[in-house]
Amino acid sequence: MSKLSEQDIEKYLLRFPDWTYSNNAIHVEFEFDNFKDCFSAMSRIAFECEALNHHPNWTNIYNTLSISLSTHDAGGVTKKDFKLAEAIETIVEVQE
Ligand SMILES: C[C@H](O)[C@H](O)[C@H]1CNC2=NC(N)=NC(=O)C2=N1
Repeated sequence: MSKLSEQDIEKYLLRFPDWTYSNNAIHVEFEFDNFKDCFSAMSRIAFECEALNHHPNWTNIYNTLSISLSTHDAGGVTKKDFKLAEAIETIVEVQE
């Protein structure tokens, strides 16, 4: 899958207001009520990643989850990243 142009990325990002683009990846940070809710979301996201065979770089500190998505093989952002971003948004929206 080929890397999207910055122009295409900006266009996609209009549908993802919480996400930003920098350093060849898209990024988001979520804050939950507590660690349990955060880790529960991470578990749900993990199943989706396996289903899509696409995986995030992420960091969890207590109730915050920071996620960066890029396609390593392409060296940048592809449609796969936006597909996973969409799944993540659905999971987090349902849970919040
Ligand atoms: C073999 C397998 O398809 C690859 O290693 C996949 C797995 N998950 C991946 N995840 C991400 N984010 N980028 C990749 O290039 C990637 N490649």
